[in-house]
Amino acid sequence: MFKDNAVKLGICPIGWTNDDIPELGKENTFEQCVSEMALAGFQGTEVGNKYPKDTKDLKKALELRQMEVASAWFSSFLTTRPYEETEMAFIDHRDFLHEMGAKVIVVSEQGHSIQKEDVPLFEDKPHFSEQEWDLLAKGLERLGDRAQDKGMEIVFHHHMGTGVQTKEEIDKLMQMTDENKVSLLFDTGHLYLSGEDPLDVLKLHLPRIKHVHLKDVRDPVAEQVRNENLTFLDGVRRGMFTVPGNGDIDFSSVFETLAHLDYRGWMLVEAEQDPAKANPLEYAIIARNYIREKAGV
Ligand SMILES: O=C1C[C@@H](O)[C@H](O)[C@@H](O)C1=O
Ligand SMILES: [Co+2]
Repeated sequence: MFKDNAVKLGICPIGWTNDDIPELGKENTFEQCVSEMALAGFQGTEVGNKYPKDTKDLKKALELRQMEVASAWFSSFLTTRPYEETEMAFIDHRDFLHEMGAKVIVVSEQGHSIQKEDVPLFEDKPHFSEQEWDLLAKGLERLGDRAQDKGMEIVFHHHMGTGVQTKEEIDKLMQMTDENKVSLLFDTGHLYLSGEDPLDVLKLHLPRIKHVHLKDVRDPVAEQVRNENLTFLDGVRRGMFTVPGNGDIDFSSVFETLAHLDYRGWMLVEAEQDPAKANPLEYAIIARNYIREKAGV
């Protein structure tokens, strides 16, 4: 399986408090969230809206729990807004993550995204024009340069309901961008939900994969979302996603392939669901035990 110290394990705050749907987990505090992450046996986290904005406060809270920041999400609008607007926001985000000791920056293109829109997820995903593909690829390379100014890298997050969702779209983006400037985030849940075999993406792009989100999918809920023309956020509320080992993805082959291809970096459990229905500590422990059993870490 994985070589010693090849991977670090983390968990994202989205199972405690959901930044896309703030009413999910509004009762859960930052301190509860990070304490339970540490208690369940995770050493890292991404950054949620309830986390302290001041890096000193955040460092102290995490150091007390022997945890660190792996990365944090950044929304780019390279296909719909002037590049400079995205870069300005990106620099602040990069500097915050750099100060926190993170090495990679998660970037998702939100131009034309329907991720938070009231439209059917499986019907209305956006498709970029050739001009938009060009804006995206060139803009990402420039953001990659800005990340490298601080010794960091960008990892692009393919995502349901965006212009980079399918394997074909990921392949195109990887072909259009310089491998030294734009790396890839591998999110099992988004690929599976889109109808892809996550292993196909893994095998083709592993050298560029520098960050991993472990998200499982409940097939029966995904079917409802498809058949009833529900939105992405409706799906989340109904429990479309869950922690690894609790849904329908075969993670054994994902872990085997990652280990076989010598993946190095973070693997973060990321399972947005209603914390009132899925107790976040309980599900964090389910995920931690499952990963220990299947991945040996
Ligand atoms: O990485 C992610 C961050 C969330 O905000 C997003 O909606 C989720 O699905 C995801 O994969
Ligand atoms: Co993700």
